[in-house]
Amino acid sequence: MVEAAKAPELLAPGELEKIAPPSTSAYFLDVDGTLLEIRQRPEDVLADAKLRALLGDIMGFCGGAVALVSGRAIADLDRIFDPLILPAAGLHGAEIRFPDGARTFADASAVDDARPKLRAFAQRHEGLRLEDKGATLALHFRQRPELAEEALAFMQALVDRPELSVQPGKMVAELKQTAHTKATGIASLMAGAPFLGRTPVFIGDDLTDEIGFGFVNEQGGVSIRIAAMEASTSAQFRLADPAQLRSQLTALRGQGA
Ligand SMILES: O=P(O)(O)OC[C@H]1O[C@H](O[C@H]2O[C@H](CO)[C@@H](O)[C@H](O)[C@H]2O)[C@H](O)[C@@H](O)[C@@H]1O
Repeated sequence: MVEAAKAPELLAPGELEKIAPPSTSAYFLDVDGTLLEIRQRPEDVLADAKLRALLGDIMGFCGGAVALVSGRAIADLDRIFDPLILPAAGLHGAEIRFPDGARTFADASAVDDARPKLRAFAQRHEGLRLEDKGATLALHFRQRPELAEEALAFMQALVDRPELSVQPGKMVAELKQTAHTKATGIASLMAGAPFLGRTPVFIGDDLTDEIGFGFVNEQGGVSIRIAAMEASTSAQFRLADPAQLRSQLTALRGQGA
């Protein structure tokens, strides 16, 4: 087991290609706050053509071993990266799209009881927003940060069995099935080609990514947290923001070209 350093080491420019070369790595990439900057509303997020081209290029010279690992639904990832279609673990690992297009889908009924209660709570508080993703429910409080504590407590009270849990994130709390995580999502993809046999590299920015960092650390992989300042994390390395990540990914092109 690879122990993560207590304070993640800030990657030097171009260091990603040294610690995670495309010839041997499988890249698992979180989306919001990692590949793309955080925006006011989820629907404001869109990948630009340069990023899409960059990811397509990296796919090309690492044998296709690139996947998105996100709290978003895979359908939403496809909207963001259109027309690029990537292997993906969506909804915090609850749904998977494998490289051959095969899919696993989440059981949406797990949050059915909570849905109307959460919807009513959001309606009672102007500025709160419920993002209904089917198998997970995200309550956004970016417009009303002062309601964070109340929103989290309300969500926690909806957890009436161990199979459900609340995943806190950036100005959001999500009700999800406990069994699905970013670690299970990465593990499912790593079990088959072209990921199998490569070294997993997971890059994320949020609390939901920590379990993924732990998993790749155990696998002898590379974990990188996007954080402007030193954060408490299991990740071995750090980059300040999505722009720094983009520079590192761009440098990978040199290796593959
Ligand atoms: O796992 P990720 O790819 O990082 O997705 C996590 C959540 O991202 C989205 O919400 C976050 O980003 C929004 C747009 O930048 C922002 O407005 C919001 O405050 C953030 O929490 C998305 O809406 C969620 O469904 C994802 O789970």
